[in-house]
Order: sequence, then structure tokens, then C-alpha cells
Amino acid sequence: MTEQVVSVRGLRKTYGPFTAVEDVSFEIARGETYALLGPNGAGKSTTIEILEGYRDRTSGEVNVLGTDPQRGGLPWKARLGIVLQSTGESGNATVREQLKHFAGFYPHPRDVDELIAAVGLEAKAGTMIRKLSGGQRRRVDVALGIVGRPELLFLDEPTTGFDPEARRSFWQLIRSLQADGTSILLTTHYLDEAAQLAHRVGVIAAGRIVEQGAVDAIGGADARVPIVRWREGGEVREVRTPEPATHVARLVAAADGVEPDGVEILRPSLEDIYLQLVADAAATATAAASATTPPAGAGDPVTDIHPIGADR
Ligand SMILES: Nc1ncnc2c1ncn2[C@@H]1O[C@H](COP(=O)(O)OP(=O)(O)OP(=O)(O)O)[C@@H](O)[C@H]1O
Repeated sequence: MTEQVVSVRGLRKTYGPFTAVEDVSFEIARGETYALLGPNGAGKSTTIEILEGYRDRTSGEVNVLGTDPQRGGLPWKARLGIVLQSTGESGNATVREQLKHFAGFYPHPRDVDELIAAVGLEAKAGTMIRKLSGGQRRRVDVALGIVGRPELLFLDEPTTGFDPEARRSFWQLIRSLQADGTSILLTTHYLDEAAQLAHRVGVIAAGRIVEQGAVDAIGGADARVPIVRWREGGEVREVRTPEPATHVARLVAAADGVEPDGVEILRPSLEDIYLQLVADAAATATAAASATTPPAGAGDPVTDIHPIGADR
């Protein structure tokens, strides 16, 4: 049987009269990377902080590495790696000093110099943390999160402020942690990052999970139908079809063997599917709030889809 490192059942969190998280349930298996995706204020950090033991829940069942986080002691905490959304760390120590200091809290820490190299901070190892750029400080946060060789790593928007090259080397670092069997809970607003790193994703909107599943299955088959786009008579034409190559062949045959101008096949990215799920959730909430108001945000599925691989 698969071992679950995280199990969340019917989680609810209220702040006074406001319900931030409602009936959230999901599991993370050992070695799995699960991405929690959602718009600002959806409840991701609240959920992740409850799992880390930083926040108490209002109700529901939560088990992390066999323990209720509200009762997790130091030995349990030492098995977790945490990269918070922001640390507020001003840092009057150098990068190496800070990492050495934190390495001392763990029974089997990573080698500090190897870690500095892994996060690409060799040139800044002797620099005060407060003198680092925002993206460089974020790399220190990531290094602090993994210095103790965590079994379960929480990454709350880990690459905010990273340049594209740093983001790609961070992905490599995460892949090496995955290869070592580390389980990961990731939140990110970069959908390409989730597509690159996660095995499964959960989409959360207004405190509720609206969909979860494997990265290449979420949203269902209908949301994944490709589009053939081409230009004809100065106008852009689009057809949504599960057999795009057949459609292109038909267009070529109809033009006596000439390839249509600008022909391309577009497959919905995780970002396209995510945006549709969030728009559908907002439309459902609006419809529920006012049965007389027509739902908003459920756009035409063809024009809502963007080209694959676009770095937006
Ligand atoms: N301490 C608090 N007191 C009152 N409301 C809070 C508190 N912390 C969070 N909230 C509210 O709970 C909701 C969920 O916040 P949360 O930080 O979990 O969202 P998020 O999904 O992590 O958002 P982001 O993507 O912006 O980080 C928001 O509406 C937020 O304003």
C-alpha cells in the first residue's frame, strides 16, 4: 500500500467570521510532489501553514508524517523542510554562517558548501544576507529549507523573484531531491513550474478544492482538446478537434497540397486549464450567490486557449 506522508480530511479554517479554508481534502504519497494552485487569497498559505504546525485549524483531520501538526514536537519538525512565502530575514550573517548555524539544528545536515553550490550562491557565500538581491535571498531561503535533508519539503512560492536561469537551476535541484525520494508540497503562481515539477495538482479557489488530479489529466479530456489555427483570406481561423493532424491534412488537400498560411496546432497548457477551472469556480459561486444574475467568466473555450509553452 502507498504510504501517505500527508493526509488532510475536511479541513476548515476560519478567521473570525471569515472562512478561509472549507472542506479541503487531499493526500500526498511518499516521494510525490503535489502542487496546490490557486489565485491570491484562495487559502494555499493557510493550508500549508496548518500542515507545518504554524497555524491551528478550526476543524478537520490533518496528519503529516504520522503526526497531528498541532502536536508535532522538535523531532517531527526536524523531518520537515520549510520555505515560507516570505521570511522577513534581514540577515546580519553571511550566507555560509547562516547555513552553518541552521545546519547545527539537524541530526544529518547537508554539507554547507555543497548546498551553497547547489543553489548557485558560491560567489556570495561570504556576503552578508542583507546585501543580497531579492532573488539571491530567496535562494538562501530554499537552501535553509533543505539543509536538514527533509523527508517532506514545503515550498510556498519558492521561485518568486528568481530570474529565468535561476528558476531552471532550481527545478534541477528539486528534481535531484525528488530522485532522493523527498516528498514535496509546492505552491506557485508559475503554472509552468507546477507542470515541470508536480506529479499531481490541486486547484483551490475561495478556500475549496475545485479539482485535483495528475498534471496531464486535470480538467478532463474535454479541456485538453487541441486547436488547429491558420490564416485564410487575411483572417485567423480556428477549429477545436481531437484529431488535429487529420484536420491539417484535410486543409492541405483542399488547397491542392499547399500548407495553409501560419498553420499551427495548439495544445492547452496547465495554465489554460487552471484558468478555465478558476473561471468556472468563480462563475459557479456567482450563480449560487444570485440565481437571477447570469454567470460571468465562462468564456468561449476556443478563444480562452493560449499557445503551448508560452512563458507568460
Ligand atoms: N491572520 C489572518 N487573519 C484574517 N484573515 C486572514 C489571515 N490570514 C489569511 N487571511 C485571509 O484568508 C484568505 C486566504 O489567505 P491565504 O494567505 O491562505 O491565501 P493564499 O492562497 O496563500 O494567497 P496568495 O496566493 O496571495 O499567497 C485571504 O482572504 C486572507 O485575507
